[in-house]
Amino acid sequence: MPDQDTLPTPAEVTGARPLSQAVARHRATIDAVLARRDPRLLVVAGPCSVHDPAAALDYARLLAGAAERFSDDLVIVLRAYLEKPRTVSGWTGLLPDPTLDGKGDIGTGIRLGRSFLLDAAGTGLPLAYEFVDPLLAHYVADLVSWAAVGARTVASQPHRHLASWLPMPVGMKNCVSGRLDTAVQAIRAAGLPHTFPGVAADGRLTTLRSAGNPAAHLVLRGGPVPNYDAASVAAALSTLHEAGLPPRVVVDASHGNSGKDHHRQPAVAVDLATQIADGNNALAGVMLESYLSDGNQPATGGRLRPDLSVTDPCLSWDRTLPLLETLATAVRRRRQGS
Ligand SMILES: O=C[C@H](O)[C@H](O)COP(=O)(O)O
Ligand SMILES: C=C(OP(=O)(O)O)C(=O)O
Repeated sequence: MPDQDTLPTPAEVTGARPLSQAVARHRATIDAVLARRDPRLLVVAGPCSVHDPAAALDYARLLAGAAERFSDDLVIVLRAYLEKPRTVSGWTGLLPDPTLDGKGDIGTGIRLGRSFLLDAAGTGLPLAYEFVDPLLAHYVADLVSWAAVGARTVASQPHRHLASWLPMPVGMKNCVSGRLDTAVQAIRAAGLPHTFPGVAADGRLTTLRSAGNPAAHLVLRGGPVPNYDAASVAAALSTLHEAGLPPRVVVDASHGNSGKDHHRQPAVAVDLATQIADGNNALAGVMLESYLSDGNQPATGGRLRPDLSVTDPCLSWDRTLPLLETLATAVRRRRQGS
């Protein structure tokens, strides 16, 4: 095998960027929710990773139906994650490894992944994406309405620079240890202008100059101990206040907040709904790892089920829908109480 393959340029894959107006509208809506100008709740829901685009599209259609149904109270965004950060090793996602066997046909991954994103955006849903490799961002960022910098990369200067340049709200996750300070520093760093290397539309390495991202915000994802409860949310808000940052948080019901046990996500979401119904207006968003079927399967070895996560375990669609209803009811109560 040759030790390098030439990739297409971003311009060759992104073309005329057909969805730019719809994406701009989604970004503005999400920004308004995070800034609490819009009283609804942001809900980022979807699989831990997309490994089977056709099945993930089936999920997206279900979620789009729910987004329509709950649109008075929730702004629902699809987790369309095509890259996975790994603690040590494992499948790194559809973009870098579309054949799920470590061959790393990134060129095919870019085309397949982008085609999935276009189809998923065609359901009308805004898309969420974790930018793991800053180089790959240039192939997909135009379709993304909410971005995450993950717990494993939130300390990284290239990711903070990228976030300062991305034209959508970026959630900075607390790091794996559970500490908030790195994410708070990342929010401050992303808010500033930076000059850094990136990839131009024609594929050349280029100098990018960012204006700073005013919509970077904190995502509480727990650590060895959870941080979704009312006391942890209050502590996070006071940390943001001390740092001179706006009082708003998104809380991830999965990952460290559920000990990666999907059975615990409903209890976390119900606790968050109670905080919302009790009037916590700074609780601006909730993340759920949810897919067609409950649980997960190993990414390697044998035939993979299309409907089951190959990374973290997810809540089934049947168990997700009632949670969306619960969150929507909580938002109505918050509104009535305000
Ligand atoms: O969200 C997915 C995983 O939590 C993340 O990619 C890390 O997974 P790992 O600890 O299994 O490598
Ligand atoms: C990897 C993820 O989360 P975290 O960075 O919080 O572990 C994720 O949301 O897929």
